Amino acid sequence: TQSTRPQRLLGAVQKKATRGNPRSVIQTIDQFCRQREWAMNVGDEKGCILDSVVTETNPTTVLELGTYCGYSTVRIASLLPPQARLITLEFNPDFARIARQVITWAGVQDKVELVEGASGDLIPKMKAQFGVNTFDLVFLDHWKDRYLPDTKLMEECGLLKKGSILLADNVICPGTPDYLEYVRNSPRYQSQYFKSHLEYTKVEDGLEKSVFLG
Ligand SMILES: O=C(NCCc1nnc(-c2ccc3[nH]cnc3c2)[nH]1)c1cc(-c2ccc(F)cc2)cc(O)c1O
Ligand SMILES: [Mg+2]
Repeated sequence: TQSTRPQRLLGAVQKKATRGNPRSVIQTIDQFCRQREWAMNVGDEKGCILDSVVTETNPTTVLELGTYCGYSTVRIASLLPPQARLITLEFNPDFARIARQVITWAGVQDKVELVEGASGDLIPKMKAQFGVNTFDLVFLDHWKDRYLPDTKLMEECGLLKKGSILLADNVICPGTPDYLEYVRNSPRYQSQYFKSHLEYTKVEDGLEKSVFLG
């Protein structure tokens, strides 16, 4: 039977990346996507912006919405201090199966909890079921029409505190117009746009960083 793109991406990681070395896993995936097949990872250009936001936030508790193959999961986890943890939500079981193997190959599995299910169902369970108080950083990279409802849901569930950072991928391409309008006009957020490009292309895209003001 035909392999899927995530399966071929995992194959490249297991063939070329050094076990336990997150940077080599990231490099291998970026090379695969540039030289073999495009895939919807945040990529190396936007990935550098993600790295700088993670390091300046120095988060203890991180939520990622949309794991896909685990590229940004590995990128974020490799920058976290030892006791910090990253919860990543993935809806698609085939993506989740691949992501678990990429995360383990990179050796960051002890900092990561991958949960399968819909963000709308799982976010209200974060406190009771996952022992979360509030998130210091949320990376939004899932379905683009879920960014706004899930942000409102996180507010309602008390998962954001004064100073919590939301970092959203793809605010230009594919685009999240309702989310952008909300975070840029709400008095409860201070927003900043980081202009970049759609992963592995020359198409404009960018990340929106929004600080929750409480
Ligand atoms: O769709 C994207 N990303 C979303 C995947 C996903 N992976 N997981 C989910 C999920 C959806 C509900 C969920 N509920 C709970 N977890 C969930 C996870 N969604 C995406 C698409 C593009 C893209 C750009 C230009 C094109 F021509 C084609 C494509 C670029 C990107 O950087 C993306 O992130
Ligand atoms: Mg994305």
